[in-house]
Amino acid sequence: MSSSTPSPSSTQPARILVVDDEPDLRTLYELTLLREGYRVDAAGTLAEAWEQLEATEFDAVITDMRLPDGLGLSLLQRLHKSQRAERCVVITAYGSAENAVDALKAGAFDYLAKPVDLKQFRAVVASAVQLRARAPIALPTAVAEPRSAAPSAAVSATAPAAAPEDPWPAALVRLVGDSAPMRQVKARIVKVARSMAPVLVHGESGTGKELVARAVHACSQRSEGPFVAVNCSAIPESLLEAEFFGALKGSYTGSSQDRDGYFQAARGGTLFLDEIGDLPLAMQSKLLRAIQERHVRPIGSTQEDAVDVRIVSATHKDLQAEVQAGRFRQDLFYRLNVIELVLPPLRERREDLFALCQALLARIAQDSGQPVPVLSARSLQVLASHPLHGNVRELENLLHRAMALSEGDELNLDPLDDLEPLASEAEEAPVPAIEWDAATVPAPAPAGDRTPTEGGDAEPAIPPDLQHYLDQKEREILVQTLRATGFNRTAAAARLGLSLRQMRYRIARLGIASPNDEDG
Ligand SMILES: Nc1ncnc2c1ncn2[C@@H]1O[C@H](COP(=O)(O)OP(=O)(O)OP(=O)(O)O)[C@@H](O)[C@H]1O
Repeated sequence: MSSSTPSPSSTQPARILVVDDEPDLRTLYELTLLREGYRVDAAGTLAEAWEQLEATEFDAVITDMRLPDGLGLSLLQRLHKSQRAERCVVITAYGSAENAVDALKAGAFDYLAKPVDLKQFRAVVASAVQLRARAPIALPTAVAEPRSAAPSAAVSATAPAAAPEDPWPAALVRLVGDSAPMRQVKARIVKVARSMAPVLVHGESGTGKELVARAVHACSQRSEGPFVAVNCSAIPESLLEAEFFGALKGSYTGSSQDRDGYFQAARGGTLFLDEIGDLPLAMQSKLLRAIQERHVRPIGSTQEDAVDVRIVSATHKDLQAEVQAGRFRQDLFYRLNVIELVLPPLRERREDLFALCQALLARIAQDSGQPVPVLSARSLQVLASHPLHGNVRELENLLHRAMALSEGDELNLDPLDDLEPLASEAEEAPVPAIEWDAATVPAPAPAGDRTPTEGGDAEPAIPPDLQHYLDQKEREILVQTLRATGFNRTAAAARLGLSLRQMRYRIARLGIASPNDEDG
């Protein structure tokens, strides 16, 4: 496969520099690559390697970590500093997690642990070279990732409308939002998509973590491979191993045929592990082993399958605190969190609200075959002053329901029925007012128009709108149960005879946000 991979600069085969001080290993790598049809050069020290790099542009550099005159890492740093385009693969000592993670953090495309599996070696080199051969995704010049992590000044809601042509690569267009925090997120996605380093997406529920993971995949050279999304919290513990690693026929009760696991299904692509913080400890150890050894063994099999996946995981939990509390393995956290991508809650990027409403309404209208409604200025103001603890998902649910209930072309959100936040939440998280362009959005309804929903009138014997009435009732019961269980969704689901998945679905559908958002 790689023999036909041309160098980016010519139609000749790709050119690779191998750096290793052990002559036997160097020869083994050289022969393996020559057999694949690459042009290969070799060096035994950092100094020799640099001399060759100064004279020639390579497609990839494969370097041992320990060299007589320094660490492979310093070669990587030097390449990076000189803005060289070579992809670098680092070979680390057996079991040296620190080296592997350090190399990925320093910008290595990938790493290989000793003893090097030649099949894996060929696959990693092929993908480094392929990536080099593809035109890199360019960032719009105005949105290069800032160097410091300091929060940028908020963009006013009255800022000029987005440019007519979307400056972002197509893979990022679905991620709506042009606020400063979202631009940083997008720039980071483009950057991290270039390597194989594991990414951990952190953000509150409903902020769009899965969309971000999909964008990382779509911007990467694995975009033509599968994207396999797994919700770790939705799989019963007894099935986790079979689901992740596969199982042979008859290896457990009810397994009537061989089946692939997620790792096999995601081969050549990206494995997205959502709610990684909910993975039980026993499974965390097995996942760590799979990542470290890059092999998985299906249940009932004596053979191991090579793992060729990029792992992107996501959590709304503070995994560092989970580690401290002994609920998450430190070593797994270290492995998954090589690159962290933080997705800010919607309340920190309220200037995206209007664009989000437009995109979500267009999507809902398309799905339901309805014309796209116009969101009234008052409704927008109502949304802007709502906490939206459930983030974009809550916004989506609110718009969904408003569309189902609305008549005519204009969509009106009623602050009393649709948007009254839970009293406790409102107290805990007062919402800063957002400044909307007075020309676009009229003033909100006077406060006197609002009346509390609680302690109110007797319910009508026959509700005028059954769905609305049932939603309200369901919401009340869920909130009551959640409060009774300290907002522990697992316990609340059990009290109501629901699975955790059903509970999550209902919470999301009804836009209920909990103050601590923990599963206990
Ligand atoms: N920036 C965005 N642009 C457009 N749609 C978005 C955006 N962010 C989120 N959404 C939409 O909001 C919904 C929730 O997003 P997603 O499932 O990615 O969130 P999440 O953070 O993974 O949630 P959870 O933590 O509950 O798994 C989806 O329908 C998604 O398409």
